[in-house]
Amino acid sequence: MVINTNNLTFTFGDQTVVKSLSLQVPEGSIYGFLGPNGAGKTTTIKLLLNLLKTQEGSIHVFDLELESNRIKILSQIGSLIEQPAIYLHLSGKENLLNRALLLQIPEKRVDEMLALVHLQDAAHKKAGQYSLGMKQRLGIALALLSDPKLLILDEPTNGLDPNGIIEIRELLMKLTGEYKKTVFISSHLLAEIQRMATHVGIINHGELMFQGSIHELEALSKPSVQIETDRTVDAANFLKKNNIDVAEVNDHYLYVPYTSKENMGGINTLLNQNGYTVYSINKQQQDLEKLFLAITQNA
Ligand SMILES: Nc1ncnc2c1ncn2[C@@H]1O[C@H](COP(=O)(O)OP(=O)(O)OP(=O)(O)O)[C@@H](O)[C@H]1O
Repeated sequence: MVINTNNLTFTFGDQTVVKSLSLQVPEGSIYGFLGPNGAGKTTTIKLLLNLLKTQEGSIHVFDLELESNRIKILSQIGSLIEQPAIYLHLSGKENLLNRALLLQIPEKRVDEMLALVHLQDAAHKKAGQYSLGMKQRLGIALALLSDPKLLILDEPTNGLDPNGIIEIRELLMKLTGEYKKTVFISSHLLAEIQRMATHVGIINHGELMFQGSIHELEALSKPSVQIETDRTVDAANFLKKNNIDVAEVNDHYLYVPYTSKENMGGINTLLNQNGYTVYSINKQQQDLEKLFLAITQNA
């Protein structure tokens, strides 16, 4: 595991904001760290970066204990918390050159990073004139300059438009796919990271509500069958009379819980044989966003 926390607990005054958190982040994963506002994501990230001191429990990164291997570990982590630390009066390239000089990194790497985050064309523009998405990408380029093995990003898609989100997603997928990095990314919106995350941890009020692969999360969402007919409400009543469970009906569709493809075929035949025209019949996974809300609201 790249990150392994064991019963991590953190208290501000009398408020425990991180509760017995045991996170496991596999190497090469994009780990989506999800939770509503105030769930304790930023606090956890600050603990992982040793910006807050561990009070209870333990943190291992790259199989090393964090406090006693601070420099060794942190030199291999690139991070972006809240706003990227960018000089707005300097160009994107100057920002990178500045940091490269400080870290004694060859200038060549600056151009490589500009290309990687698709900022070559805006390299000489002042960062103050960048869009939010461009600033986030510059922030990620700064975090990647030292070629760290692990990237920790706190809500990097916050406030971005759909294109900005797609650009960040593609960049992070490239980083894990081609460059074999591990990415730990927090968000309060599952939909924003669902398509890139390989693993997910969901927290609420500082507690871990779910942890596993994205497939394990998807498996939790129960499938249903969406049926469109010429007379939806009638058809729903007809199915109920025939002891078929109808979960939901609206003006356009009726929904029955999915059990098997044979049953789906059976329902289709039954409707057809009784004078209903079936326009469409589709198996659907429950919207993951609904599942996420259910997980975080039942706490
Ligand atoms: N320095 C602090 N002193 C006291 N309480 C704090 C401090 N920082 C955070 N908190 C509290 O800790 C809780 C968790 O905050 P945190 O920022 O970790 O949540 P979050 O999940 O990152 O939320 P958001 O998505 O809104 O950033 C909140 O109730 C917050 O008010």
